[in-house]
Amino acid sequence: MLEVLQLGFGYGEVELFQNLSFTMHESEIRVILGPSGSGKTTLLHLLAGLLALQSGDVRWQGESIRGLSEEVLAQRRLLLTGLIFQHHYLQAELTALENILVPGYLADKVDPDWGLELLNRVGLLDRAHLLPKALSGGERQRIAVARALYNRPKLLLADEPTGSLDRRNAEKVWGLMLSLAQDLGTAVIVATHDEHLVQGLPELRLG
Ligand SMILES: Nc1ncnc2c1ncn2[C@@H]1O[C@H](COP(=O)(O)OP(=O)(O)OP(=O)(O)O)[C@@H](O)[C@H]1O
Repeated sequence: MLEVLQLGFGYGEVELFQNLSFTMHESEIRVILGPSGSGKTTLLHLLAGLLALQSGDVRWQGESIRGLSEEVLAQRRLLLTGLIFQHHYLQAELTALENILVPGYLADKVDPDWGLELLNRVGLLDRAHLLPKALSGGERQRIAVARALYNRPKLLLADEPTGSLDRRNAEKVWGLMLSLAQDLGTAVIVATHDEHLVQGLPELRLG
Protein backbone atom coordinates (compact mmCIF):
# COMPACT_ATOMS: atom_id res chain seq x y z
CA MET A 1 0.00 0.00 0.00
CA LEU A 2 3.05 2.23 0.35
CA GLU A 3 5.87 2.70 -2.12
CA VAL A 4 8.88 4.83 -1.32
CA LEU A 5 10.96 5.58 -4.38
CA GLN A 6 14.45 7.08 -4.23
CA LEU A 7 13.40 9.43 -1.47
CA GLY A 8 15.87 12.13 -0.50
CA PHE A 9 15.59 15.04 1.92
CA GLY A 10 17.69 17.74 3.53
CA TYR A 11 17.31 20.99 5.41
CA GLY A 12 19.31 23.63 3.54
CA GLU A 13 22.84 22.34 3.05
CA VAL A 14 22.33 19.44 5.44
CA GLU A 15 21.37 16.24 3.65
CA LEU A 16 19.59 13.76 5.91
CA PHE A 17 19.12 10.83 3.53
CA GLN A 18 18.99 10.06 -0.15
CA ASN A 19 17.81 7.26 -2.44
CA LEU A 20 15.65 5.53 0.15
CA SER A 21 13.45 2.95 -1.53
CA PHE A 22 11.17 0.37 0.03
CA THR A 23 7.65 -0.97 -0.22
CA MET A 24 5.13 -1.82 2.49
CA HIS A 25 2.38 -4.40 2.11
CA GLU A 26 -0.59 -5.30 4.28
CA SER A 27 0.38 -6.26 7.86
CA GLU A 28 4.09 -5.63 7.26
CA ILE A 29 6.17 -4.07 10.04
CA ARG A 30 9.30 -1.98 9.60
CA VAL A 31 11.32 -0.28 12.29
CA ILE A 32 13.25 2.93 11.61
CA LEU A 33 16.39 3.10 13.70
CA GLY A 34 19.08 5.74 13.83
CA PRO A 35 20.80 8.17 16.15
CA SER A 36 19.16 11.37 17.29
CA GLY A 37 19.03 13.84 14.39
CA SER A 38 19.38 11.19 11.68
CA GLY A 39 15.97 12.07 10.22
CA LYS A 40 13.53 9.48 11.61
CA THR A 41 10.79 12.03 12.36
CA THR A 42 11.45 13.78 9.06
CA LEU A 43 11.03 10.50 7.18
CA LEU A 44 7.72 9.72 8.94
CA HIS A 45 6.45 13.21 8.13
CA LEU A 46 7.33 12.74 4.47
CA LEU A 47 5.53 9.37 4.41
CA ALA A 48 2.48 10.96 6.04
CA GLY A 49 2.42 13.80 3.52
CA LEU A 50 3.02 16.32 6.31
CA LEU A 51 6.21 17.64 4.71
CA ALA A 52 6.66 18.53 1.03
CA LEU A 53 8.73 16.01 -0.92
CA GLN A 54 12.08 17.08 -2.34
CA SER A 55 13.58 14.24 -4.40
CA GLY A 56 11.96 10.89 -5.08
CA ASP A 57 8.38 9.91 -4.55
CA VAL A 58 5.90 8.46 -2.05
CA ARG A 59 2.90 6.51 -3.34
CA TRP A 60 -0.16 5.60 -1.32
CA GLN A 61 -2.07 2.72 -2.90
CA GLY A 62 -0.32 3.34 -6.19
CA GLU A 63 -0.98 7.09 -6.23
CA SER A 64 1.83 9.61 -5.94
CA ILE A 65 1.23 12.13 -3.16
CA ARG A 66 3.39 14.63 -5.01
CA GLY A 67 1.22 17.45 -6.22
CA LEU A 68 -1.92 16.53 -4.27
CA SER A 69 -3.61 19.56 -2.70
CA GLU A 70 -3.50 19.95 1.10
CA GLU A 71 -7.20 19.21 1.22
CA VAL A 72 -6.96 15.96 -0.75
CA LEU A 73 -3.88 14.91 1.21
CA ALA A 74 -5.66 15.52 4.52
CA GLN A 75 -8.67 13.47 3.40
CA ARG A 76 -6.49 10.59 2.15
CA ARG A 77 -4.37 10.73 5.32
CA LEU A 78 -7.45 10.52 7.52
CA LEU A 79 -8.71 7.36 5.82
CA LEU A 80 -5.44 5.64 4.94
CA THR A 81 -3.07 6.37 7.78
CA GLY A 82 -2.97 6.40 11.55
CA LEU A 83 -0.43 8.49 13.43
CA ILE A 84 1.06 8.00 16.89
CA PHE A 85 3.60 10.32 18.48
CA GLN A 86 5.77 10.21 21.57
CA HIS A 87 3.30 12.55 23.25
CA HIS A 88 -0.28 11.22 23.18
CA TYR A 89 -1.96 14.49 22.03
CA LEU A 90 -5.30 13.42 23.48
CA GLN A 91 -7.97 16.11 23.78
CA ALA A 92 -8.03 17.07 27.45
CA GLU A 93 -11.75 17.85 27.52
CA LEU A 94 -12.84 14.55 25.92
CA THR A 95 -13.19 11.19 27.65
CA ALA A 96 -11.10 8.17 26.66
CA LEU A 97 -13.92 6.84 24.46
CA GLU A 98 -14.60 10.23 22.88
CA ASN A 99 -10.91 10.60 22.05
CA ILE A 100 -10.94 7.24 20.27
CA LEU A 101 -13.99 8.33 18.26
CA VAL A 102 -12.39 11.59 17.02
CA PRO A 103 -11.13 10.11 13.70
CA GLY A 104 -14.64 8.70 13.22
CA TYR A 105 -16.19 12.15 13.60
CA LEU A 106 -13.71 13.57 11.10
CA ALA A 107 -14.38 10.78 8.59
CA ASP A 108 -18.13 10.69 9.25
CA LYS A 109 -17.85 7.10 10.51
CA VAL A 110 -18.90 7.28 14.16
CA ASP A 111 -19.42 3.85 15.69
CA PRO A 112 -19.34 3.82 19.51
CA ASP A 113 -19.44 0.01 19.57
CA TRP A 114 -16.21 -0.12 17.56
CA GLY A 115 -14.74 2.48 19.91
CA LEU A 116 -15.66 0.31 22.89
CA GLU A 117 -14.23 -2.76 21.20
CA LEU A 118 -10.95 -0.93 20.67
CA LEU A 119 -10.99 0.21 24.30
CA ASN A 120 -11.47 -3.40 25.29
CA ARG A 121 -8.59 -4.49 23.05
CA VAL A 122 -6.23 -2.06 24.77
CA GLY A 123 -7.51 -3.23 28.18
CA LEU A 124 -9.21 0.02 29.16
CA LEU A 125 -12.93 -0.67 28.90
CA ASP A 126 -13.40 0.36 32.52
CA ARG A 127 -11.74 3.73 31.78
CA ALA A 128 -14.12 4.68 28.92
CA HIS A 129 -15.57 7.73 30.64
CA LEU A 130 -12.45 9.11 32.25
CA LEU A 131 -10.68 12.23 31.04
CA PRO A 132 -7.00 11.91 30.02
CA LYS A 133 -5.86 13.64 33.22
CA ALA A 134 -7.28 10.70 35.19
CA LEU A 135 -5.25 8.17 33.17
CA SER A 136 -1.64 7.06 33.61
CA GLY A 137 0.97 7.76 30.91
CA GLY A 138 0.82 4.19 29.63
CA GLU A 139 -3.00 4.26 29.57
CA ARG A 140 -3.02 7.53 27.61
CA GLN A 141 -0.68 6.05 25.05
CA ARG A 142 -2.89 2.96 24.75
CA ILE A 143 -5.80 5.31 24.00
CA ALA A 144 -3.64 7.01 21.37
CA VAL A 145 -2.99 3.59 19.78
CA ALA A 146 -6.73 2.80 19.70
CA ARG A 147 -7.50 6.24 18.24
CA ALA A 148 -4.86 5.85 15.51
CA LEU A 149 -6.41 2.54 14.45
CA TYR A 150 -10.07 3.62 14.66
CA ASN A 151 -10.48 4.15 10.90
CA ARG A 152 -8.79 0.80 10.18
CA PRO A 153 -5.94 2.55 8.35
CA LYS A 154 -3.80 0.75 5.80
CA LEU A 155 -0.68 2.24 7.32
CA LEU A 156 0.23 3.15 10.90
CA LEU A 157 3.08 5.62 11.36
CA ALA A 158 4.42 5.76 14.90
CA ASP A 159 7.16 8.12 16.09
CA GLU A 160 8.78 6.97 19.34
CA PRO A 161 5.42 5.71 20.62
CA THR A 162 6.99 4.31 23.78
CA GLY A 163 9.59 7.05 24.24
CA SER A 164 8.01 8.54 27.34
CA LEU A 165 7.14 5.26 29.08
CA ASP A 166 8.94 3.02 31.54
CA ARG A 167 10.02 -0.44 30.43
CA ARG A 168 6.88 -2.27 31.58
CA ASN A 169 4.50 0.19 29.94
CA ALA A 170 6.67 0.47 26.84
CA GLU A 171 6.47 -3.29 26.32
CA LYS A 172 2.73 -3.29 26.88
CA VAL A 173 2.00 -0.43 24.47
CA TRP A 174 4.39 -1.89 21.89
CA GLY A 175 2.77 -5.33 22.05
CA LEU A 176 -0.78 -3.96 21.86
CA MET A 177 0.07 -1.66 18.97
CA LEU A 178 1.59 -4.45 16.88
CA SER A 179 -1.05 -7.09 17.63
CA LEU A 180 -3.97 -4.74 17.01
CA ALA A 181 -2.41 -3.53 13.75
CA GLN A 182 -1.77 -7.14 12.73
CA ASP A 183 -5.42 -8.07 13.33
CA LEU A 184 -6.59 -5.15 11.17
CA GLY A 185 -4.11 -5.92 8.37
CA THR A 186 -2.48 -2.53 8.98
CA ALA A 187 1.15 -2.07 7.94
CA VAL A 188 3.29 -0.39 10.62
CA ILE A 189 6.33 1.86 10.34
CA VAL A 190 7.70 2.78 13.71
CA ALA A 191 10.66 4.97 14.63
CA THR A 192 12.30 4.17 17.93
CA HIS A 193 15.50 4.38 19.93
CA ASP A 194 14.59 1.28 21.87
CA GLU A 195 16.62 -1.53 20.32
CA HIS A 196 15.33 -3.87 23.02
CA LEU A 197 11.76 -3.74 21.63
CA VAL A 198 12.60 -4.26 17.98
CA GLN A 199 14.51 -7.52 18.10
CA GLY A 200 13.84 -9.64 15.04
CA LEU A 201 11.76 -7.03 13.20
CA PRO A 202 12.76 -5.77 9.74
CA GLU A 203 14.60 -2.50 10.10
CA LEU A 204 15.69 0.54 8.17
CA ARG A 205 18.71 2.36 9.56
CA LEU A 206 19.33 6.06 9.05
CA GLY A 207 22.46 8.03 9.83
N1 LIG B 1 12.31 22.52 10.22
C1 LIG B 1 13.62 22.24 10.30
N2 LIG B 1 14.53 23.10 9.83
C2 LIG B 1 15.85 22.84 9.88
N3 LIG B 1 16.37 21.70 10.41
C3 LIG B 1 15.50 20.81 10.89
C4 LIG B 1 14.08 21.03 10.87
N4 LIG B 1 13.48 19.94 11.42
C5 LIG B 1 14.47 19.10 11.78
N5 LIG B 1 15.67 19.61 11.47
C6 LIG B 1 16.96 18.97 11.70
O1 LIG B 1 17.02 17.78 10.91
C7 LIG B 1 17.67 16.74 11.62
C8 LIG B 1 16.76 15.52 11.68
O2 LIG B 1 15.66 15.78 12.54
P1 LIG B 1 14.62 14.63 12.92
O3 LIG B 1 13.73 15.20 13.96
O4 LIG B 1 14.02 14.11 11.67
O5 LIG B 1 15.60 13.53 13.53
P2 LIG B 1 15.29 12.25 14.42
O6 LIG B 1 16.14 11.14 13.90
O7 LIG B 1 13.82 12.02 14.48
O8 LIG B 1 15.81 12.72 15.85
P3 LIG B 1 15.37 12.27 17.33
O9 LIG B 1 15.72 10.82 17.43
O10 LIG B 1 16.21 13.13 18.22
O11 LIG B 1 13.90 12.54 17.45
C9 LIG B 1 18.05 17.31 12.99
O12 LIG B 1 19.39 17.70 12.95
C10 LIG B 1 17.13 18.51 13.13
O13 LIG B 1 17.72 19.51 13.91
